[in-house]
Amino acid sequence: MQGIAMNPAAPHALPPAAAVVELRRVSKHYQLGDSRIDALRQVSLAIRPGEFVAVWGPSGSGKSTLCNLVGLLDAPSSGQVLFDGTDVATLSDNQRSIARNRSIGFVFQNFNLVPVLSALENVMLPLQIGRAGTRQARAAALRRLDEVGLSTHLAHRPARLSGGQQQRVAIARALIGAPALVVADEPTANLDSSNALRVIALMRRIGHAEGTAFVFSTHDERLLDRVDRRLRMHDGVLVEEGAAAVPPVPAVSAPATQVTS
Ligand SMILES: Nc1ncnc2c1ncn2[C@@H]1O[C@H](COP(=O)(O)OP(=O)(O)OP(=O)(O)O)[C@@H](O)[C@H]1O
Repeated sequence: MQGIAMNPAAPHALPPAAAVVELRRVSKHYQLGDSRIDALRQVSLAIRPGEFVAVWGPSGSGKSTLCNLVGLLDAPSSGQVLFDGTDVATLSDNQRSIARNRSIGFVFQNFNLVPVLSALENVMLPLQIGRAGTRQARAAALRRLDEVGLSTHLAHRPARLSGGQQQRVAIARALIGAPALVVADEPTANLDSSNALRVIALMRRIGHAEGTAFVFSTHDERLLDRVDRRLRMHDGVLVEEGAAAVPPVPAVSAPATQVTS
């Protein structure tokens, strides 16, 4: 098995109910000297294609830990994480990296753009690291920057962009490889409320249009009526799972992932 690969040629390969990522009774502990911190306790959930999901709760409740596990950035202390139906624990480090690079995009609180690169170059970067040709990477990046409303800012370096614009570049970058899932840890924490709402609306629109699942963490309860599903965390426990007021828009086409062998 070489890992989990996107399969854009077969957009309907996943049945509608199949989970992109699933956690089964997942716990995560940290040992700090003599004391054990239970960052996540027995969390079970499934994220489906095109779902727009907020993880919320107070500081220290386990939101980032949950995002790291959903994004295959970290491994659980116990329980199972399944990505596209494959138990991630059965993958080698290399296979897990391949799955992550091909199928998951990330958006960060601090945008994490490369300061010396233009907006266009930042968005092209993941494809170029993945050895795509420059022409292909440029065409995909132009399309993504158009999608996030930044076609007029292609040559701008991050320092010449507002926070909201930088986060939209970061969203374009996260989407460049057509991932099945985007994980965003506090994507609006450094934005004012109008930019926060704009970024959330943008992610939701793209996720629903392309069947990309989004999981983002937030402290901001004002964003919670903009999501399909809310996961409320408290002391490492998933205490409430609720549908939001806005009904989910069905995905037009769900990008498929498959395990290649
Ligand atoms: N690498 C680590 N080593 C030790 N403890 C950790 C580590 N990462 C997180 N923790 C602890 O695990 C618990 C959950 O942390 P986590 O960062 O997931 O919470 P959070 O809800 O994202 O918090 P915040 O909103 O402040 O970012 C906290 O008690 C935190 O101190």
